[in-house]
Amino acid sequence: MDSARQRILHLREELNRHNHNYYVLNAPEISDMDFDFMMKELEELEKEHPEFDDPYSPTHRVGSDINKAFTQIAHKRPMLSLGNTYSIEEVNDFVRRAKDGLMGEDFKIVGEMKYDGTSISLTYEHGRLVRAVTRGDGQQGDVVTDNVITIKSIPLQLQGSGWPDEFEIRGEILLPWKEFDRLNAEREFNEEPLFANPRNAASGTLKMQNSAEVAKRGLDAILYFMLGDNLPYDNHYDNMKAAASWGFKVSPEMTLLDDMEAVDRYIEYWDTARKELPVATDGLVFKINSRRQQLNLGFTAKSPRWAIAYKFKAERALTKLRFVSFEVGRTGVVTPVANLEPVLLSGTVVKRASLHNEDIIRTLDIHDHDMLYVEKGGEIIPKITDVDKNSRAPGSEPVEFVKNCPVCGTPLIRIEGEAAWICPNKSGCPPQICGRIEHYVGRRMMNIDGIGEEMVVELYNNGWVRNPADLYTLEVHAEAMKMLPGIGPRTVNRILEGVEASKEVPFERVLYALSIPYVGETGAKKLARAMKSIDRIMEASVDELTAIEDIGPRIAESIISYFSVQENRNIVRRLKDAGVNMSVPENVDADRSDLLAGKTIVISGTFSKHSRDEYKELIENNGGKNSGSISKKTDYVLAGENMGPAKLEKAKSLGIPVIDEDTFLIMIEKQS
Ligand SMILES: NC(=O)c1ccc[n+]([C@@H]2O[C@H](COP(=O)([O-])OP(=O)(O)OC[C@H]3O[C@@H](n4cnc5c(N)ncnc54)[C@H](O)[C@@H]3O)[C@@H](O)[C@H]2O)c1
Ligand SMILES: [Zn+2]
Repeated sequence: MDSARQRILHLREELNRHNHNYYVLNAPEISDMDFDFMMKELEELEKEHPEFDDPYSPTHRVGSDINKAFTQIAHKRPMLSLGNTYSIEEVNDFVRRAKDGLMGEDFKIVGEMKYDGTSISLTYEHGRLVRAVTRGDGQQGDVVTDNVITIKSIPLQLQGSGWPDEFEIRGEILLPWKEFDRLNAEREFNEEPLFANPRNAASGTLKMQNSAEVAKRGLDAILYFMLGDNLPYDNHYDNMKAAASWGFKVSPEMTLLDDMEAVDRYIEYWDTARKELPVATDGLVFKINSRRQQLNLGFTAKSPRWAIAYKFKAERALTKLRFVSFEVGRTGVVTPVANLEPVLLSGTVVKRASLHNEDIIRTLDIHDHDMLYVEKGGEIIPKITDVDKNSRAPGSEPVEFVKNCPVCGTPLIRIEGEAAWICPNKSGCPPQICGRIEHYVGRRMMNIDGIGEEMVVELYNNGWVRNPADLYTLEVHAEAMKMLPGIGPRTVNRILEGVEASKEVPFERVLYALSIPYVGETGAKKLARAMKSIDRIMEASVDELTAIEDIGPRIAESIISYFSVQENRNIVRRLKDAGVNMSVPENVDADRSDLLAGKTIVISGTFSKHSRDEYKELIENNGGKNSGSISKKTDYVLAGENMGPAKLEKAKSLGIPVIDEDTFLIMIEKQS
């Protein structure tokens, strides 16, 4: 009994975390199918144990994408999710249930694509777009009108005739494959993290603060549902056709289906045909056509009873394992990677797939040269899911995990309770050293431009940089660096300038940049704010460290063990001598004020004195509120260069003062 409760609590916690990763961070960790199966398990458990039910359970709520940087507005009618299934049999059950629910009345079903983007609600008044709102938590969403206006396929003014004076139309904002590939190629070049799939890219883009940037991304929109009191027709299909005649893009694959057989044929056809579509789809949606019948069937807390999504299973391919390579990361963890005979999967050639750790090799029971199943769901990262044991060569040996570091030869160790094997040679193992330098210079850490993976190896091989502190004496090698093939004086100057500028990076990011095992971005922030300086952290005891929010014994011990190494203490001392921030400025609390209390400020454009994130922090530290879009509630627009003309126009029309960064900085200056 108790274990059921524990399982329920565990599933809720996990599902909430994955919802946040998916909707807010746009960076899912698990496949949609794994997520959906966890959700199903929770639903079943809650059904079996009604005593543990909770209205806040993720089974009763739509995953929320609300972002505090935007203004929220309540939906006139809630925006729900769709019930989903991976089985044709369950789609047939849905048809049967609808028949029962409608007391045997005749009905038609509309089949359409389930586009894999992010949902949007558009409100039109007198033929003009007045508002675009995301699904949010289903009850209220983020107002993203300024960004949506940049999407060319969304009509700002309707054509034709017959539109109601006021109505809402809902649809999916998408990033077509072509634009997605272009965007990711660009991000790869800039060493920015890649988007996992077009859905994450589309929702990330829709939530950007700069509409001019949004305009460049090439978003598209396909509309799939109309709501309002005076719609032209009493059925969904004809309403969508009418919407098309007013200038909306509606699903060209939308089809009226008469019976279960027609539904099955539709599924069978689109299961393969969808791969030719220019946009990502993750399934099909079936809706009861008549609006009156839709009303009769009604809703659950989370989804309509008159519609169902049939989701496609991840694509799978069978290919031969050539060999397993072992790669050493920054923290010394050795990751096995399956090197495969190239195979085509969801439009890309797959040659490698991570096997993550030894346990996975054991569980799947992979032998040398086995035939492996590779899968790609909504993610671009391929995954090995199974072995075809029938085609295994007789006498083939199980894949052996290496015993020694494949690079430096040190015997590997396995930390108790963890799946990973680690090379303990922290200070002498080249990929670990290079990995730490790469991490140190990264965008979210010290943000030193011009040093990518290859440059780090170059600097290491030449003996110029062996740890982060060496970066601050790189100047003496400037002339030699300029002689390196393919590196010009401009790159060298850019690197040196980046190193200099990194001395301004706040302490919490420096702490994260040091690569202390288990100290991530958030941990570093909490540590920095609580302890204020590296000196205090270096001398702190386990008790002092674990007293800090979010710092558990594992992190605390890792910190202590890191600073027990003399070499690490030396690096810290040299960084400090070079002028890198090793403490929080004394006056940090003095930076807080109520000067902007009650004020809502919209930031737009690019700035020269601080980054956008810093301005956001300044606003919050002074008691103000950030918002993403301009409305009557906005008090000021903090405008940098390249502010979008649409925003400027809007601010003017509402009479909201537009201030530049100098004025803003004066506003938050304290009278002494
Ligand atoms: N991998 C993860 O970590 C993770 C986390 C959270 C959610 N998810 C995935 O997201 C799903 C839940 O997301 P959801 O609530 O948006 O549900 P959903 O994506 O399964 O279905 C509802 C959505 O489908 C979209 N849609 C596309 N075409 C449509 C059409 N023709 N008609 C109607 N709607 C259409 C709409 O945006 C609607 O909001 C889960 O089932 C899961 O697969 C994954
Ligand atoms: Zn090693």
